[in-house]
Amino acid sequence: MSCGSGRATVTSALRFLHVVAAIAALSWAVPAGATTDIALWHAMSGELGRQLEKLVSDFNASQSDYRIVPAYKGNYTETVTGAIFAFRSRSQPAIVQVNEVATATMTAAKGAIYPVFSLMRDQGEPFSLTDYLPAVSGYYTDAAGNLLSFPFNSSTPILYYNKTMFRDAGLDPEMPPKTWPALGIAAKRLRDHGAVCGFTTSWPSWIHVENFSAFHNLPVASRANGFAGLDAELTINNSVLVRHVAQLAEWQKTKVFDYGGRGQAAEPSFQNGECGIFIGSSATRADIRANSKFEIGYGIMPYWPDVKDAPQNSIIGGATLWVLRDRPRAEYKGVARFFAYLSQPGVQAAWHQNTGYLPITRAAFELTRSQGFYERNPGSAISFEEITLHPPTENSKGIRLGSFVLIRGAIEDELEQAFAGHKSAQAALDSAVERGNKLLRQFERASPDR
Ligand SMILES: O=P(O)(O)OC[C@H](O)CO
Repeated sequence: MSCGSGRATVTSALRFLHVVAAIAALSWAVPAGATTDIALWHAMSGELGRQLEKLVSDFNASQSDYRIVPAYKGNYTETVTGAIFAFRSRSQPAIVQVNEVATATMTAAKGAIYPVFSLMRDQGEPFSLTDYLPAVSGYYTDAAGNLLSFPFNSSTPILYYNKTMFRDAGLDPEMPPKTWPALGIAAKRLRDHGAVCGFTTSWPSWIHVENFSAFHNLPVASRANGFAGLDAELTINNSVLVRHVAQLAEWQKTKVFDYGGRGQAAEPSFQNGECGIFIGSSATRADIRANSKFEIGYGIMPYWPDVKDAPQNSIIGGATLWVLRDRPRAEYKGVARFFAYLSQPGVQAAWHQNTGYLPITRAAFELTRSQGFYERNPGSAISFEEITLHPPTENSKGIRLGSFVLIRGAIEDELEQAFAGHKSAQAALDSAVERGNKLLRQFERASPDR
């Protein structure tokens, strides 16, 4: 699945939020004893979609006042774009799942969003931000430390490998490559033994630029990756990243690395045994386990060992649940109840275990450990270990850049130019910086808070 389509519409569509949200909220009357339906628009397909349906149906069965009605609306970009345009016809859902990359843009749409900290307070539902892992909650709080969206599904990239292909190529199936040089050697060996490709990855910018930078303690942008101000500028044309992209482009020539497209498009080539190594979201675990017919190995994201501070810590991805305004008042109580339900350690732990998304509360991690899940499922704690590897620095806390959906698109355009051999890595990243900075300045000029 590619997140390319609809990207260009996100920013213009968000302008409608400011306008439409100014219209006063309606408060439809709900007959006593009736069940209130609450729409949840999401982007979870495949095994993740099935797990989400189960979670929702468990909540619906746990009480009779509210019924969450999930609807799959396409990939992340299509889902948020659809919700924004639904404002035009006043048919927006109460809850929409938005991936991490659109956080700054959603945050800027102030009148259209109902911040989670206000919702939980207004509705009198229990909620404690300190229960959540700082690496998760820190990504979604405002400058005052208030939580804006509910951190439903947080992931981080990990390495997967095909133990059967490793054995066949004479590689140790219990030794995942830990560094980029080691991964290059293993992937070449796989190719020499007949693999269609050595390794591939999903989410090109998230993995090779955003997480790569955090893991090497390098900034993606000035101003603390954008957290400290809207005047941030991209810094991704540094020598470490240029060398990395140049190496990927070199490996691409012999399919030691094989570029597999944007979003999750590359996943099938690992699941069907074409590529022996895959770097992708920890939440790909559910689909890989469901669809692969080989023994799966897991490892941490590779790093360049000559870079000081590497490995630092990875950053989260995935998505959060945003609450949209102008729905009937009765729905918001149900949304708050649903979020309180999702925060329960048992519910959190089951979601983490069934999907590969991170245990977003300390209690869910401890419960999962005490249940022996990590011992029974080797590799399942890697995502947690990566994001907590070291205390986050300014470079590894996360990214808060306006129009980042579009910026990520520009970065991926340029990576594709480099992988196709049309541009040098330096020229591609210089161009990504130039294009990204233009988008940042446009966002800064359009922001009411600047
Ligand atoms: O596939 P997910 O849900 O882990 O998301 C990965 C990226 O963070 C999306 O921006």
